[in-house]
Amino acid sequence: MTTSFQDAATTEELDVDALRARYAAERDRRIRPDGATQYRRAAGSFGYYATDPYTPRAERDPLTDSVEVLVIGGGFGGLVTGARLREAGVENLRMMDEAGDFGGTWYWNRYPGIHCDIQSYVYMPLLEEVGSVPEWRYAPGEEIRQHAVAIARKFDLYRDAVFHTRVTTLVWDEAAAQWVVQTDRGDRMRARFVITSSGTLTEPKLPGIPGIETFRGHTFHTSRWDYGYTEGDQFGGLTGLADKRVAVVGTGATGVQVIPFVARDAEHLFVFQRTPSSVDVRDNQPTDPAWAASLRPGWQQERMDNFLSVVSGEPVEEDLTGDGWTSTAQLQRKVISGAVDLSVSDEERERIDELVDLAKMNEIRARVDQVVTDPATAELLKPWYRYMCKRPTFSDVYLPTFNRPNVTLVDTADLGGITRMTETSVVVGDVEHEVDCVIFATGFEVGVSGVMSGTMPVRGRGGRMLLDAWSRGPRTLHGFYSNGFPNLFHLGAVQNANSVNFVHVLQEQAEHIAAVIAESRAVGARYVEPSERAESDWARTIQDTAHDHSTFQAECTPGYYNREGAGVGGSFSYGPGPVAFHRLLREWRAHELNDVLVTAQ
Ligand SMILES: NC(=O)C1=CN([C@@H]2O[C@H](COP(=O)(O)OP(=O)(O)OC[C@H]3O[C@@H](n4cnc5c(N)ncnc54)[C@H](OP(=O)(O)O)[C@@H]3O)[C@@H](O)[C@H]2O)C=CC1
Repeated sequence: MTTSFQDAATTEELDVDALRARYAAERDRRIRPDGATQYRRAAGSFGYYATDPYTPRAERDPLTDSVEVLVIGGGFGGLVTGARLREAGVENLRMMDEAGDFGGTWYWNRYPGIHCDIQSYVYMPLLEEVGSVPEWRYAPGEEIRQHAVAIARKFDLYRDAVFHTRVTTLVWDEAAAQWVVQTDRGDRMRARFVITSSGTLTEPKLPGIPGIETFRGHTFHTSRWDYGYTEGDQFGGLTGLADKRVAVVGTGATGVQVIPFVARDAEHLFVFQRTPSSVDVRDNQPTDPAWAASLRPGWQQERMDNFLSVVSGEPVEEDLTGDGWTSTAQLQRKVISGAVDLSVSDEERERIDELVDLAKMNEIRARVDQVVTDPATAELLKPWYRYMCKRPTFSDVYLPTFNRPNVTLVDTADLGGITRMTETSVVVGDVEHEVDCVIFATGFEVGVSGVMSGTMPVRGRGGRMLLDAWSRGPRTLHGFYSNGFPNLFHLGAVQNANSVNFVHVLQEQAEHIAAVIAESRAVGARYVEPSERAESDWARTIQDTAHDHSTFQAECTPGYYNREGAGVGGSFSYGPGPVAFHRLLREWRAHELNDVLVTAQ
């Protein structure tokens, strides 16, 4: 059987049936009857896991003023929106976030080893505007967080910003044509335009392990790293762990980054794994100063567009990124346009995709054997599912960590995870592992902004609740705004087109929203609001074009991508993909923008 990625898609040597059977068996043994309800929120008596360890909460008086624009969310989506609004001349602008500063996910996630997994030249937005080139091909988290701060400074977004503040309700005041905004700090302020960019993976999630509350050692979640306990920083030096037996629970994209750093400094590390990640080559490199000096204006947009095109399967002359993300996508495209006629049926295309996928995963599994010396441990570290069932990971230090004498891999797959916790230990089956510290790398509550989850109730025209209006699914134009909810804009992944480089998608959304608001101000419109007809037409477009991923997802091992094995409902994405979606938005701005501007009552 071949393990070569390059020739696998045209070979007959892959044992497809055996691999399919193995994937199904690995999925089945991980399905839990309690599905997504197996987790518990970091709230109530577990609220400690969500507390901000980085910035003290400053007291302030409640706000009762009015602003022209309120941006909820200080991550990259909110920051780029703020930047573009400033460029459009908006002065009376307030940024608001639950965190203690700008940065969004990069504010919260500061664990040792944190890096972006998309090349920083295409991931970090507004590099040319801020005048910087990242120091590394895959930037460390602190550099990215500092870049967020630099964007805020450059565009004067700290002016009037409020942090550690969560919006509790948004109510439309028709007479004043304003939103009344209430928060958990007692604010009752007003805003003409409200833009929500509050993220989809922010609230830490804990496994509902029996006895978790009885553990008396130290414990925290990776997104609230306790450097007071571990010492050191994102680059290591965790001297506080030198005499500690540490448990890390979870081996997803976070676990893969953090585990090598804990292993380096802990007396002993137990890694509790339920499903292994796919771990491909990282090959991180410092940025070549000669290359950086050679960059010409427009270089970042060109690279971002190129990356997005490659990973979306659009034709390009050259792959400017050339990493794990683009090579996989490139191979699929090359195979389709080279070995097989472009007009292949969907069925044939799926067959080719599967062969490429099986070969890629063979390569990933072969890498485990090449690196990990103990054969039993290597076997446990091999992922048996299709490449995009879980977020692919990239690391050159993760797999060698399991060759260290102070690291023990504890497999929990057949037991559905950790069995229980006691005052002093983590128990798997009958085996008790005594530990001083448990670090949860167990991810986040998924996929919902406060608007969608109802934690930020929105009451529009006539007192109508947004979630009532959306009771049979979201109703928007292009994912941004809804009839009956004037001057309210959403950034995110609903009814538009997504990509692995989500920040690029957010940037396009931010630019679109800023352009619409700028035009609304220019013509003196009273509202921005799509018609019901426009909403229905867009819903139909989504329905007609969306790809159905439900079979693919149903065959995946459980995880948050497939709601822990329950599969996914209908896709909410624009089928032709992000490149086509962004083109559509540009054309709409050129010809139809006026349709959402309401000038008279
Ligand atoms: N840009 C970047 O570089 C990074 C991006 N991210 C983003 O954040 C997302 C979330 O990643 P991450 O924080 O790793 O969270 P995930 O949800 O991907 O992973 C959670 C981990 O915890 C494990 N787990 C959950 N419950 C138990 C239990 N009871 N016993 C044992 N193990 C358990 C899961 O196992 P199982 O798989 O079996 O459920 C999984 O390995 C990623 O998908 C990615 O989008 C994260 C890190 C870096």
